[in-house]
Amino acid sequence: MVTKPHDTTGTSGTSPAKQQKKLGFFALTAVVVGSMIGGGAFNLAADMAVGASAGAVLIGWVITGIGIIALGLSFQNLTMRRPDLDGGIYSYARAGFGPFVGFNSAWGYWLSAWLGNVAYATLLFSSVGYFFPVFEGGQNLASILGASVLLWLVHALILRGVHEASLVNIITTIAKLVPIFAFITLILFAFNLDQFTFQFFGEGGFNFSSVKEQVVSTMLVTLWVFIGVEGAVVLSGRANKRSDIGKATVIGLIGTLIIYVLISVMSLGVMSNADLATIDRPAMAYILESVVGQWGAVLINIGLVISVLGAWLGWTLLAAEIPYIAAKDGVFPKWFAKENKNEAPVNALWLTNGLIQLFLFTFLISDAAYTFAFSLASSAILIPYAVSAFFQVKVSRGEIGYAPGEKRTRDLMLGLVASAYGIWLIYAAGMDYLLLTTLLYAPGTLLYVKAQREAGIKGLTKWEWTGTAVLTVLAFAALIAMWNGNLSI
Ligand SMILES: NC(=[NH2+])NCCC[C@H](N)C(=O)O
Repeated sequence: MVTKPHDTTGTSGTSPAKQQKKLGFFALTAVVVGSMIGGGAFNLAADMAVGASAGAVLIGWVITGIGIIALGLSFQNLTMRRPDLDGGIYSYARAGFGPFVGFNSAWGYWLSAWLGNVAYATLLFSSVGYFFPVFEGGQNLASILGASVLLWLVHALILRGVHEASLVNIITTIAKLVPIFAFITLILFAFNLDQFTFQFFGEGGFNFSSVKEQVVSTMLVTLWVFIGVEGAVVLSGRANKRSDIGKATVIGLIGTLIIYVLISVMSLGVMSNADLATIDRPAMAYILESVVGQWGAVLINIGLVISVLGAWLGWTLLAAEIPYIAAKDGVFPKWFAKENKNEAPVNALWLTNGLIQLFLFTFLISDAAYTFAFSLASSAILIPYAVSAFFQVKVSRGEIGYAPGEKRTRDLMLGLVASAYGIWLIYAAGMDYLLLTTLLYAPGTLLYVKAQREAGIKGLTKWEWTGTAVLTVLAFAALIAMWNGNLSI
């Protein structure tokens, strides 16, 4: 995960001294891959096996592959066609669909960023628990304490002005890729085709509705491991040759996809679906341990710890950055734009980390804290992703960014495929997670009203009222469902 240092002028990286080092093709591809792989890869095999057989896992990857590549290329196209919109993902939403959608896009992206760190916390401590058994499982009281200490350490670091993670990024990219490649290579030798094809479409053989359900169950998982794709694309702008930008993005995306497919598919060739679904976390460590012995688990767990620490720092920087930049743009209330003397976005950071702290306590009441937190992070990002895809469609049909007569078919297709993927994901996320996320989206509207007031705009438009009303009703429905025990975490 890599972030660009925030800049107080609101324009991005203008002075040459501030410009980051230009990268060659290989380094660029590594950066693209590295910014998507964080922690999800390490438990991917188990998370997919919980609800899906080998055949469904493969179908899930085909859908995800097509969707994510279309989305990634859409982001890339938008960066190139609309360099004027440099506030990141929410500025697309705002330019395309107005301030309310823009606000919710920023809000959802921010929600996802910090919810993802809640997932990281439990994943991290399940690995630490391999070495120090007090943390075993990663979601007991000791893990909450450990994660809290880490949380506020990172907080202090950022308040003191740490905002560049480039050295950290190089170290963590190596630390995560080495064990992952080792894993893939080593289990290749243990791969058993009969094991893999056994009950390929589940117990009852092929049955459309069961396979569809299985595929649906993998969608929040495969989305989770690809979160970061928007940042990866931005980074490919650091290419020293222009022609490398597109190439590195495509190769980076396909490379990441192949890595993920191999992790999940190969695992199903060394262990039964049922065993994988119930294996301890992080699955990759225990799968490798079953193949090569204890050192396998040691290697993977060390890799995970380094990788997740780096990703945690990167995503904390980003999570605080989003409301900060949005506030500078007048989309969030001004409160979020406050900086301390080290130019750290102090208010945004306190709120973000405060919420993470609060959510760490869900470890105690949820029996699948990791699944819960990453599914919520995936659901929360659906709005910003889907809206960006819609914007790609809009841009490819509009005036700005294209020379007269320039062909747009490719861009339009990308936008349509990415939009279809976005809509499919909203369906696949399922009612439970969508209701839970409205619970988090609804309070945001109060901040929207405040930001509008500060900008001198009183009252909401008809559409804004409708949006607010829908969110509020759904949030209440979620509360009632929780109260009745129909919705649990
Ligand atoms: N803290 C976050 N919001 N992380 C989101 C990124 C998840 C990343 N794709 C991973 O697999 O780990």
